[in-house]
Amino acid sequence: MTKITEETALITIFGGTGDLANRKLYPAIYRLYAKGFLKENFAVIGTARRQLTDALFRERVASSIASIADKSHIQAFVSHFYYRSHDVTNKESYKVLLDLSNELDTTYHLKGNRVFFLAMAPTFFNEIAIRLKSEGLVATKGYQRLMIEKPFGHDLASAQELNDALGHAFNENQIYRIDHYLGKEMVQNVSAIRFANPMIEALWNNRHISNVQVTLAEELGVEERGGYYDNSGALRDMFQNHILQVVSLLLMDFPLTLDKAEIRAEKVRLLRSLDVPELDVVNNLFVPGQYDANPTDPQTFKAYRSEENVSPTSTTETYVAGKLTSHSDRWNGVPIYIRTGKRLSNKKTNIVIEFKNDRPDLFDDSSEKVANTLVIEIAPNESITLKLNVKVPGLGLATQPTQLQTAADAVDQNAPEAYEKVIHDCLRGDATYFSHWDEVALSWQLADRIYEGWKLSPTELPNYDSGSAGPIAADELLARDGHTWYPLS
Ligand SMILES: NC(=O)C1=CN([C@@H]2O[C@H](COP(=O)(O)OP(=O)(O)OC[C@H]3O[C@@H](n4cnc5c(N)ncnc54)[C@H](OP(=O)(O)O)[C@@H]3O)[C@@H](O)[C@H]2O)C=CC1
Ligand SMILES: O=C1O[C@H](COP(=O)(O)O)[C@@H](O)[C@H](O)[C@H]1O
Repeated sequence: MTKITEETALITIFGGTGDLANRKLYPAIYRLYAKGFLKENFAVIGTARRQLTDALFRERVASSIASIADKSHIQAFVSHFYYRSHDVTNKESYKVLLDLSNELDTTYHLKGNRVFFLAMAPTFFNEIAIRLKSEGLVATKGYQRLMIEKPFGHDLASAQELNDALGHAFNENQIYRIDHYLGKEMVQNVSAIRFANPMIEALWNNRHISNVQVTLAEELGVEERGGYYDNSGALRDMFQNHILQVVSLLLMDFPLTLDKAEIRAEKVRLLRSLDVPELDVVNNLFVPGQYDANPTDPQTFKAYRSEENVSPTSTTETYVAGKLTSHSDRWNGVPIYIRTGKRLSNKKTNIVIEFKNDRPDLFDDSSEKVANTLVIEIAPNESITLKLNVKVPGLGLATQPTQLQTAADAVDQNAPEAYEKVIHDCLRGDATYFSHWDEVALSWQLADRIYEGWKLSPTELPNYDSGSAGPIAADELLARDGHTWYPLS
């Protein structure tokens, strides 16, 4: 059980009228309030360009939490919310925010603790950070922390530029780069599965593991985000951040403690150990894909190039599969396969660890055997499965596969739990489950190299049908090593 400690802070949300704020942030703040992590000593300022009074803003917040809130708490909760119309590109309006922040600091006894949440398009991040400093919003006696959404840059150069701009106002310890995968229950469970189970940790190396697979498959297409996605693609949208974060947590060395500095150091060491491929082998190791219309239902499942706000000649990848390798002592020789894509046959987010079998087979010829496999399912269900072989009951010495599985709890895709966790962690100053700059930079270095390699010899797209398991080339990638993907369904 988490000990309930009351947090004291002013939370300023830039983009306070936007989709993220309404769907995720206000419900997450409400849950922290309902659980007692926020009580009297907190206030929230929402800010965006449109004109709203405090009263109207409070009504919007109340409606965003209506389905989860205890009705008798709503008015008391929303009374902590304030709104100021503010164009982030206008220097003058930061003065209005400064005055209100100082006033609320006194009214609610906030000790000068400030969290700034940038829930806006990334093009504004640099300017906001610079103005927060120049207009005095970060000059308080308490703590000042910045929560920032993805994408963190478009490539290494733009990420570096953004990081430098943020550095004008915040040091690395004050920047909380959100990767919502790190807030997922089963991703956080990876550390417990490994480090609380010596039996598993003893096998966690190239002597015993044959291959590792990380799958972030989506059934959905780009929905109404075609404009953003067509400038991004699967490598930037999912690989550079979520996949590499999961891989680094999964394969890092045993940390001295679970302290954020130790975990970060081990994650960075793991990312550094990943081989950055030579340009001429990128295409052998990383497969781009783009979905085409589903041949049996092309109206419902149209081609990516026919999606709204997507160029009809787009070469943006909606899928990527790849083989990562590490030159660390622990992982040298173990292929780490990753894949992510949109419009695949079904939603499946999992980690699969297949163990080696180099022992002679002592059992009857009629035996059926399965490779010992550990499957950590993150979505659509949360579960852990271990595949084993056991004796067929009765006479003879034949084996058959079986599995040990924890209860498979369905994940509520709309639950704001991940944001509740990340906001709570930020309020208590725990940056363990956020991305550190060194991790971001190393991840971009790898992603940039893959793009460069793809550009040199482009793959013909589209190359998989909407609703399928992805491009054939992704299956061939594993077949060359004598492996197969763990089934998506
Ligand atoms: N929505 C989601 O589920 C997720 C979003 N994200 C990220 O979160 C961020 C926000 O996304 P989302 O909420 O969907 O975006 P929206 O477009 O819904 O919201 C953008 C917000 O920014 C405000 N805004 C725009 N221009 C200005 C300006 N010049 N000055 C002040 N305010 C401005 C808008 O209000 P107004 O028009 O009134 O100014 C609005 O409140 C993005 O970085 C996105 O990538 C990440 C993961 C999930
Ligand atoms: O960050 C993103 O993640 C979602 C998938 O997240 P999940 O929690 O539903 O697995 C993806 O759809 C989106 O394109 C990407 O920006």
